[in-house]
Amino acid sequence: MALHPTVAAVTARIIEKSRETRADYIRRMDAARGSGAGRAKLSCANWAHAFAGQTIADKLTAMDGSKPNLGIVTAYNDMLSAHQPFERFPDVVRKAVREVGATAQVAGGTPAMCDGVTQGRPGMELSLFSRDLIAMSAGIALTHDAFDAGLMLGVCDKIVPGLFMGALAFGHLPVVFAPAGPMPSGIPNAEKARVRAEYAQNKVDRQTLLESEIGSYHSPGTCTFYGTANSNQMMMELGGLHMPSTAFVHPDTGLRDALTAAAAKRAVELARSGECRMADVIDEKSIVNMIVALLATGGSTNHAIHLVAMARAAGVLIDWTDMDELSSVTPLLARVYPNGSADVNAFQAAGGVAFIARELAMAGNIHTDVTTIMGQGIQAYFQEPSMVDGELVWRDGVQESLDLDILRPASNPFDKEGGLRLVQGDLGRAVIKISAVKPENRIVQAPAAVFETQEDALQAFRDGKLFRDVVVVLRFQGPKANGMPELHSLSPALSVIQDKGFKVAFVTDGRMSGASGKTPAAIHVSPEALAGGPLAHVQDGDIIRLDAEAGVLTTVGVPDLTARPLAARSAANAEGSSWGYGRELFGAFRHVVTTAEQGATVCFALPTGSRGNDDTPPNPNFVDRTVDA
Ligand SMILES: O=C(O)[C@H](O)[C@@H](O)[C@H](O)[C@H](O)COP(=O)(O)O
Ligand code: SF4
Repeated sequence: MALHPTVAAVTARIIEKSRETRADYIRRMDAARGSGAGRAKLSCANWAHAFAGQTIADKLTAMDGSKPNLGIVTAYNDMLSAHQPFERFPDVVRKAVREVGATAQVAGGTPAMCDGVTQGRPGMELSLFSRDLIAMSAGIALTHDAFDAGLMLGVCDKIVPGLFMGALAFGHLPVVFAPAGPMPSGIPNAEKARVRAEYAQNKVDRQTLLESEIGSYHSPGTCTFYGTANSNQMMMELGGLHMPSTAFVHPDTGLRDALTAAAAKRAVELARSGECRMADVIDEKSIVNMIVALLATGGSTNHAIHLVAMARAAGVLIDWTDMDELSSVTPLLARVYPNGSADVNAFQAAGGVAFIARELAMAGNIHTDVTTIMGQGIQAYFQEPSMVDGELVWRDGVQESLDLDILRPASNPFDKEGGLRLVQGDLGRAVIKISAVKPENRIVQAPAAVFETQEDALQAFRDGKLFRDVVVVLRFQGPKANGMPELHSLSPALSVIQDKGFKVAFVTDGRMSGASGKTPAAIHVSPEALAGGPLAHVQDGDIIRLDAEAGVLTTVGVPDLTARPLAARSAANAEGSSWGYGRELFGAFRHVVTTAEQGATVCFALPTGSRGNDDTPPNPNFVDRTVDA
């Protein structure tokens, strides 16, 4: 099937607007590769330090100088169920590469925040910034420059985007991503959400809620809803950085270990052959394929931010208009919670990644002429792994969905359009995920109830003040204000208001979780309120219209919104967002960070090569006490 003309046109536009930044990136990667293998540049002292901690056998292998050394960057910790399995991955990798005459070292570790642990807590204000810190940490690991390839161990929300960004700074190397896989299914996600909604109305006690939560999140592996973590997996697959269909294989299984070993050996093969670098795998076409994979599966809204920063790391410039136009022609092929009732285990059983890859390729929705770690073309990702007599074997994935309630062919999608939309108007530009919102709930026009904190909004809910048609506006939640936290703790309250039959929508310059769902939410509103964005002019009672079908986010009957004075953030909120829970460590991030639509990043906040004399005047409304302290 020929490539869809809109996919071709959007790709061409991205190539054109990225021409300078992409050429600059490739020039730098060519220079890095041209300067020779990292280890060849190490002095004897550097080299001795690099390998002093290795076994004698590995030291002897490494001394040969021609045998590849694999740098593992790991985001292991015990806080994320999804990352706990990584504790033992380095041993699996070392054993695998020794079998092919190579060596592997843990080049370094990165932070990893579990958004489920910090959801609704002050620590969530460090979550988005942790992505760039992870990128920097991956850079610190790989800058030891003793490696011929990279192997990145990460799964969750900001971690894969950060590892992706950090690895691209070493895009002259081959890089492979290796996931840990989802935990086995627990109680249905819809049951979890039901108990939460009942708890929000004081209908069940805390013990009941706790038992429900533990029934949902119960063992090592990624949470099984289709949130940001599992959206990451889908994108690493169709971005060509995974072994095919490795994303949703459970941890602690023979197949998982075999795939981890295969990923490590593939990285060594690529180091030996010079067949492709990460800079060759990640280009405009693969970024478009990642966007389409996200849209076709109802993936996380967080990637409307992360993908911009991830693409920028490869010199590729994208924005929400590109995503919106791709969404308008991307068929919705999967219904996985919060976009349906199934979880990722059921998704994979119904045909999973290989089915999605094949359907999108055959329908012309993705580029097939791409470079992946498996070679030229996307067809390798139509295959699935299995173990036969203890050996890893590959076979074609299913050609028909095994459950049409979960997975559909492109010829009969759940929706002719993808899950994400751009909405805009006099309130700015924002993103909304409609795949989890019933059509009858996608247009809301109602009076605004304006808040600065989740706590104030939840208190108004508990006081019964929101049981009416209402647009809940939560502002001063943008990246410069407080790090742009996820505000998913409001989801149960919003769903209760909707379930009572009221028209309800949520509008914020903050974020929601990839697991957020059924109430319409226009999020990431740019420019943010603290930067003087329109949300700072909104007053209680203003009529706001959110029309996800028409792509509209606007006030109604407010003659000149910006003529009003800018509402200032309360001193308590400003103070609270600057100190405590480590927030005082991130004042510079809040000061420099770009807008949500620019990827909310500090990594590319200044022009490449600038001398750091950022001449962008600080925001007149922005008073960060940590900077002055
Ligand atoms: O973007 C995401 O996917 C979320 O950040 C997710 O990683 C987070 O942990 C959710 O908050 C978990 O969902 P619950 O909070 O509903 O358990
Ligand atoms: S999916 Fe979210 S809650 Fe689950 S382990 Fe990852 S970050 Fe934590």
